[in-house]
Amino acid sequence: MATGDIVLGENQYGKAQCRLVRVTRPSTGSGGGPGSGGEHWIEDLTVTSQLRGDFEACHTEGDNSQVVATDTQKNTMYAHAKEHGIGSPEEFLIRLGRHFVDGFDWVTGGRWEAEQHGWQRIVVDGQPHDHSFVRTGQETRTAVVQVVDGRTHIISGLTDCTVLKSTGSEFHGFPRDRYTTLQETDDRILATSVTARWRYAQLPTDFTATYESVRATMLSTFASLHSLALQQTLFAMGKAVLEQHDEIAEIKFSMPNKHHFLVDLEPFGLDNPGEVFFAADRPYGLIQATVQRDGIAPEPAAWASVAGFC
Ligand SMILES: O=c1[nH]c(=O)c2[nH]c(=O)[nH]c2[nH]1
Repeated sequence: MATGDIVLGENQYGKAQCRLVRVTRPSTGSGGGPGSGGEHWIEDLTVTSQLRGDFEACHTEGDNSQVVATDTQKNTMYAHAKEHGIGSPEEFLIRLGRHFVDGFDWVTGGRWEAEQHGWQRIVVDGQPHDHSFVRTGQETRTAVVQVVDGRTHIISGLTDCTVLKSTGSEFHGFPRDRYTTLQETDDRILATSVTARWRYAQLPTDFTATYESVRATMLSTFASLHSLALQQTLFAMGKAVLEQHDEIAEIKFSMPNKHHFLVDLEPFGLDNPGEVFFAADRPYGLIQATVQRDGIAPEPAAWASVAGFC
């Protein structure tokens, strides 16, 4: 039979995987704000904060008098991103650690972790765009070839091509009913992860060159179009592809609207003119559509085994 006291061993606690996006705008800090032009920079982190120290009474008695709430740890990250910027993830985490260890006597240490997500500027007409970016190192090129009843169907595409524009996107004019709470906006972050597949009507001369061209067209359209809805952006991307590629009959898109919510920093006495965002992963809007040449014959056999579109 087991004997002896039962005691608390090692422990740590905090908030995991806080999605934090900071937009730095040239005019922020000088009365500027969302919509201001010029070059924007984005920093995108997933941050976990955990505290170590004397938290025994909470575990054994439910005494929370020393528990710096995980919610407070999360708020601290967002407020620090506003007040001190991010810079390198290491420096950001060092500042966070110092804040907790110096600020609470019983916090003796902790663990802070960040993943930084890389973004590149989208290139439009040979020029890096001011406020439109594509996530690095995630996307996948796809291809499906089917031979059905002696006919060959070729569908090319890409998936997980994540793009973001930090201004140049509005959403308003939608119907309001008793369940509508969404505020109208004339400036928001627009971000999506593009999954697209296009069907060839004729063989292109070079599949890889066509892939690169379609990708570049989609990205530059995303960057250049001042968007009134993700649906409008989707259609414009498809239209531009079809206008430039006679050999493509139709293109299907599935585009999640990756919502970025401005963090309310007012309780901490901080303004937030479009700088610090919570990047939510779910739920997300899901926009799906086919953009096609008028009058094309439908090819259900080509799409029958290609899931994820309408
Ligand atoms: O671009 C958008 N399209 C929508 O249909 C929609 N719905 C919503 O809540 N936000 C947005 N944004």
